[in-house]
Amino acid sequence: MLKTGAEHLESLRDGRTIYVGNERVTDVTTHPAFRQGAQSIASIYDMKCAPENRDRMTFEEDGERYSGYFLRARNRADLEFRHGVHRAIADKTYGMFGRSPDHVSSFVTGMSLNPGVFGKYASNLLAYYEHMRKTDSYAVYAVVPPQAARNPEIYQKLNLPVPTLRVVREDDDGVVISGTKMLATGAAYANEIWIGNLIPLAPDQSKQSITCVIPCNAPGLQLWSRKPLGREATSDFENPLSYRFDESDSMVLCDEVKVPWEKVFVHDDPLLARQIYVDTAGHTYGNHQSNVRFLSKLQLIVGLASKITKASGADQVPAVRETLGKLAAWEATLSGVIMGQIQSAESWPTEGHVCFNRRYVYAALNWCTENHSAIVDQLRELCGGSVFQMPADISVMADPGLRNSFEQYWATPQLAAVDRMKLYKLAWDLTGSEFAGRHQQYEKFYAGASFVVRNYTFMHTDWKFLEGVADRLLSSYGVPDAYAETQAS
Ligand SMILES: Cc1cc2nc3c(=O)[nH]c(=O)nc-3n(C[C@H](O)[C@H](O)[C@H](O)COP(=O)(O)OP(=O)(O)OC[C@H]3O[C@@H](n4cnc5c(N)ncnc54)[C@H](O)[C@@H]3O)c2cc1C
Repeated sequence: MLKTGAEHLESLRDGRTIYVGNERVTDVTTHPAFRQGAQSIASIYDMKCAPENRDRMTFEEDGERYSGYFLRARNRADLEFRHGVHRAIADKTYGMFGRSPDHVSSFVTGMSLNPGVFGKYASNLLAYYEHMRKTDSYAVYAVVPPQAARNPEIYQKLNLPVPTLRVVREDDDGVVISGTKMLATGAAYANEIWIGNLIPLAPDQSKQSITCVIPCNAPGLQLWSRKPLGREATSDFENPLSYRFDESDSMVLCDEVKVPWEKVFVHDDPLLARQIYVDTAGHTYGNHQSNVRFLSKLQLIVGLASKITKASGADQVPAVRETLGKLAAWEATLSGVIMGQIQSAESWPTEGHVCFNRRYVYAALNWCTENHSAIVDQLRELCGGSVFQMPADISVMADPGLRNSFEQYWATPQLAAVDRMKLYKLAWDLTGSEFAGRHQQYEKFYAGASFVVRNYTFMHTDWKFLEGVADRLLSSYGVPDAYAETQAS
C-alpha cells in the first residue's frame, strides 16, 4: 500500500500523548510546534504516490505496490533503485530529516534478509516487515538508554528506581515495559517506535534487552518533546529551515506499556539485542540512507556558499575560490564514497541478496560525523558579518520610507536588498540559529558518539589484508647480516 500525505496526517490524529513542557499537544498536524514539520513529512508521502514517481520510488511485488525503501535488494540495480529513493526524499527535504520514513524502514528491511538471527522471534520480525510495507508505516526508533542510567548498579546501591526502559512483567499475551529511552527523533510524525539497544548491554541487563515495536498512541506511552523550533519560526522567509524542517526529538517514557508477543523481537538476551544490528543488513541499509541524506545537506551548503560569495563579489578573490574548491572537493569525496557503496556491493547477508559495501558505509558515516562542524564553519566564515547587517525582519518592506532606504543602501551591484536578506536568512538558519545548533548536535551524535562510529569501521576492516601489505614490504628486506648474526649468537 502507498499512503497519501493526507492519509498519513490522518494517521497522526490518534490520541498520542506528546508534551511540550506542561502542555499536552492534542493534534500534531495543527499545533504550531509541529504542523509545518508534519506537512513536510506528508509531502514525502505525496511525492511517492505521484504517478510520475511511480517507477523511481515504488515497486510491485505479488501484485501489490510498496514504498521503494522496502525493496530487498537482489542485485546492484536494486541497490541503485534504493539509493534513488533515498536521494529523492533527502533532496526534497534538503537532508534536514535524519529519521525520514525511509530510515528505520530500511533497518527492518535489511533485517528481514536474514531473520534467522532473531531465533524464535524470526517470524515476528518478518511479520513486522510485512505489516510495515503493507500499511506504509512510518517508524522511528529509540535505541539508547538515557544518559547516566547505563550502569544500573549506581541506582541500585542508592536504592533509587532505575530509569532505563526494561521489561517489568510478562504473561501469556506479551510483556509490559516501563522506563525511558532516548531520543526518538521524528516520533511526533511517526506511527510506531522501535525500541531497542544499539549499544552493547552487560550480561546481567537481560530485562533491558527488550527489542520491540510500539504504536505512538500506545496506552502508557508519553513523548516528551524538546523545545520545538518550528513554534518560534514565523514564516519560511524568516526561518526557511526551522519553519518547515524541525523533525522533532522526544524522550520516550513508558509507564506499563503492554507489548503483545508478536511485536517482540528480542527478549532476555543482552548479546542478541546488539547483534541484530551487526549480523543483519539492517544497520547498513539504514545508514546508507544517512549518508545519502547528509550528501543532500552538503550540496545545499556548498551551493549556498557559492551564492554567498557571489552576492558580495568575493567569488573573484583567489583565496575565496580556494575555500569553495575545498568545499566542492568534500562534496565530491562523499558522493564518490556513496557510489562506491553500490559499486562494491557485498553478496551478504544471505544467498541471493546484496548489501551496500559495509566498510564504505561506515567510512562515510565517520567522515560525516567528523566533518560536519568544519563544513558549516566554512560557510559561516564566508558569510562574515553580513547576516547581522540585515534588518530584524521583512517588515521593513511595509514602511515606504524604510523600504526606500533598505532598497537603496542594502543592495549590492550583484543583488537587490531583499534578495540578499532572503539569502542570509537561509545561511543563518543553516549555520547559526537554534535549528542549526540542533543539527550540529545531531550530526555529531545521531549514529552514536564518535568512538562508537569509529568502532564500526574498526569492526569491518580487513586488518589481515592491511597488515599483509605492511608484511609484504617488511619481508622484502632483512636485518643486515652483521647484526642478524649478532642476534643469533
Ligand atoms: C539531535 C539528536 C537526535 C538523536 N536521535 C536519536 C534517535 O532518533 N534515536 C536514538 O535512539 N537516539 C538518538 N539520539 C541519541 C544518540 O544515539 C546518542 O546521543 C548517542 O548514542 C550518544 O549518547 P549520549 O548522548 O548519551 O552521549 P554519551 O555516550 O554520554 O557521550 C557523551 C560524550 O562523552 C564521550 N564518552 C562517553 N563515554 C565514552 C567512552 N566510553 N569512551 C570515550 N568517550 C566517551 C563521548 O565521546 C561524547 O563526547 C539522538 C541524539 C541527538 C543529539
